[in-house]
Amino acid sequence: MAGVDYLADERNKAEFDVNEMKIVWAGSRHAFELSDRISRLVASDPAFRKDNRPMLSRKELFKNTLRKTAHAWKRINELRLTEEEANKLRFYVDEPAFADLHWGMFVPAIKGQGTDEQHQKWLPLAYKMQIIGCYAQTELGHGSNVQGLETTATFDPQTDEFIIHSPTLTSSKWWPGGLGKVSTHAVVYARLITDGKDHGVHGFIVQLRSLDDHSPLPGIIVGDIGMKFGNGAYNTMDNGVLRFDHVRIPRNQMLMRVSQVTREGKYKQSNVPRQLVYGTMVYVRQVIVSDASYALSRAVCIATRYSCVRRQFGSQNGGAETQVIDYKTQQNRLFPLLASAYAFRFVSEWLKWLYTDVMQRLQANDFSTLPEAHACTAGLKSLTTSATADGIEECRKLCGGHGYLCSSGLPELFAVYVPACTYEGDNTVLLLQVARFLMKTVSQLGSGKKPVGTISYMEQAEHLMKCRCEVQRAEDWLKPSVILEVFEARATRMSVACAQNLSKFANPEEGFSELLADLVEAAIAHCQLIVVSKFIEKLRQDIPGKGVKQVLGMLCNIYALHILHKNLGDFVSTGCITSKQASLANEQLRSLYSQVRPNAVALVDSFNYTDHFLGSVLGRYDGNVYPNLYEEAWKDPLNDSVVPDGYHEYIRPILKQQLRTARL
Ligand SMILES: CCCCCCCCCCCCCCCCCC(=O)SCCNC(=O)CCNC(=O)[C@H](O)C(C)(C)COP(=O)(O)OP(=O)(O)OC[C@H]1O[C@@H](n2cnc3c(N)ncnc32)[C@H](O)[C@@H]1OP(=O)(O)O
Ligand SMILES: Cc1cc2nc3c(=O)[nH]c(=O)nc-3n(C[C@H](O)[C@H](O)[C@H](O)COP(=O)(O)OP(=O)(O)OC[C@H]3O[C@@H](n4cnc5c(N)ncnc54)[C@H](O)[C@@H]3O)c2cc1C
Repeated sequence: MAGVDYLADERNKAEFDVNEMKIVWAGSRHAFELSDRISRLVASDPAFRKDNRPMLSRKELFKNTLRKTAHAWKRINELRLTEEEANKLRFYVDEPAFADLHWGMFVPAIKGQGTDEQHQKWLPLAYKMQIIGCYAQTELGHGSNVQGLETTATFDPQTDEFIIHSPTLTSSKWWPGGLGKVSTHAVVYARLITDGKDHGVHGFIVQLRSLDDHSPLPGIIVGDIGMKFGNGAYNTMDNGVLRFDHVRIPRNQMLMRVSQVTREGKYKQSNVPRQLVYGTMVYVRQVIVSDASYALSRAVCIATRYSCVRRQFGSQNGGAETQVIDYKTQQNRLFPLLASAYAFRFVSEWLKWLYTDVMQRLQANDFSTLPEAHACTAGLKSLTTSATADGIEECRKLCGGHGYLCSSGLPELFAVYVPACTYEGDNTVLLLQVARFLMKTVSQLGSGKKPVGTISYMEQAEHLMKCRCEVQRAEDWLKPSVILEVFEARATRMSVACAQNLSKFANPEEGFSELLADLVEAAIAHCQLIVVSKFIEKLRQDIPGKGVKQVLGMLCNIYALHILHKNLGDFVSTGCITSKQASLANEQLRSLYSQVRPNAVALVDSFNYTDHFLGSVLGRYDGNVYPNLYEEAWKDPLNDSVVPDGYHEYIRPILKQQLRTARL
């Protein structure tokens, strides 16, 4: 029945002001209003329809993406959208496309690594999309090891040009999004060679295709790398392969903010750290943390609403069966994910602030916070994307069999999302960067160099190494100071234990290699502490709205206690808590699940997602799942005819043969 809200009872149970929570989730009233307006604009435009994606062939899918991206660009210009609005529009169109890399990596790479003159030349062209760019770093042979890239950029002083060349098969650029079929330009990372000397990897702006007919320029071989995981899904993106055969570019197309090559071929370094060449990755990792909270919240929204609609067992005297959300097992799987979505949202807001702060400092030649920014973006990218990828899959299972249908929206969300664990830095490789940062910090303890920012807890290392958790009753676990101290103690003890074990090796690099698995665990402990502490910090702020702060407090405790429960080995073996305190934490967790239960649907409504964006029959706002699931099935092209294509060739002969056999 149209217009009936099957989840109305659930919504009536809410103990907090949903409209105020929507503002907290969005980040501000302005962000909420903007997001609300743009999401409705996208949802109401038939050109942005996306429910047919799984049915399309790769070619149709890709062309469809080109059409949508062109339409989005047209609307952005017609409506004169601001950069913030345009980003939101692309976000709600919800289809990975070359434009993500153009705006998300090509433009930031030029901004971050280019000089003022380079900005003046290239940015206006890129802003108007008169050129379309991608970020060509990864090669067939090397992705994680950026210093191992093989493409060369050799300076020719005769002509004042660089010669870009792919010397081996493994030096072929491989993976860059938008490269395969669309980009006219790329920021290419290559080894800079002047006068026979290799100066390591630098960025260069290289034109790939003609601006007249889109054909590759001489010396360039370029194409798509082929079909990826899942139908539809990330196959809207033209991840590409690229080879150079002595392609010449003018000297001023090397991005020269960090280092320069003079007309005479002299290599000079600016007064800025070499790591700024990696700056675009720091930027995108920060964006990816924010994206994790959105992807996880989508899956959680679908699973929560559907868990309220779905009933199994427990009917008494012919009454309704139990809503599956009322099973403690369902809550134990779902509510920590709901809490994680909020936790990641808040930590991503903080990370955005950190990134902005670092950028402002860089402008003033203050590079002191760069290592911490790198460790935080790398670590949180790793932690949140791994948890989100696992969380989406868990949400699929929480929806039982129907979760496996494409119309649930979950298979496609999973397929689009999982590469986030790999792109922009493999998650294990990134955790090892955090571990290096931690080991450096521990080694400097007592040297007079104060640990600052997210690592400042290590200043209390002496106390944290020996403190005992004071929890005696389950309610004691609700104290933020108790949770913080336990997480700080665990992170410190794990890092210090690694450092002590490392010191047993004569060769530190050999020790590091041997202890990789422990180092990753220590890095995870540190990153989980950051997420918990930023949630607690958020709750210290003034949060208006009836019941909003209280329910967020429940989610914060669920996030922390669930992490504690899942990592009991760490907490108990490092002596941070006793097994008795562990079981009290579990008791508290169960009680928190009961408290969150009536608020569950309102908490996912607070994400303010349109049905278009969710793209899920199971997650529909009105909860009217069954008739729509039924209707959706009939839309499948297989149901276009009652007797399937192929019946006469393949089914009938078998049936006839069986008939003959039966007669014998
Ligand atoms: C896109 C947004 C669009 C918005 C719209 C939609 C939203 C959706 C979300 C986005 C979707 C994105 C689509 C997909 C994009 C994928 C793009 C890619 O994968 S692109 C390809 C991505 N590829 C990868 O991610 C490759 C991963 N690999 C790497 O990043 C590096 O090779 C490495 C870090 C692992 C090693 O580095 P290496 O130099 O060999 O060796 P060392 O370890 O010895 O480090 C030396 C020193 O440097 C320091 N430092 C290091 N990094 C940084 C940094 N970033 N900064 C500062 N510092 C840094 C380090 O701490 C150390 O310091 P110290 O101790 O000496 O003081
Ligand atoms: C969908 C998608 C989009 C992408 N888009 C782009 C793009 O636009 N531009 C671009 O340049 N690149 C892009 N990439 C490439 C991406 O950045 C790399 O794939 C990523 O950095 C991982 O590198 P790799 O493939 O070399 O993995 P590998 O390093 O080969 O990883 C293989 C395994 O080895 C392990 N490993 C590697 N090194 C270590 C180590 N030191 N210690 C312990 N374990 C290690 C890893 O944990 C992993 O398990 C994209 C990739 C994907 C999947």
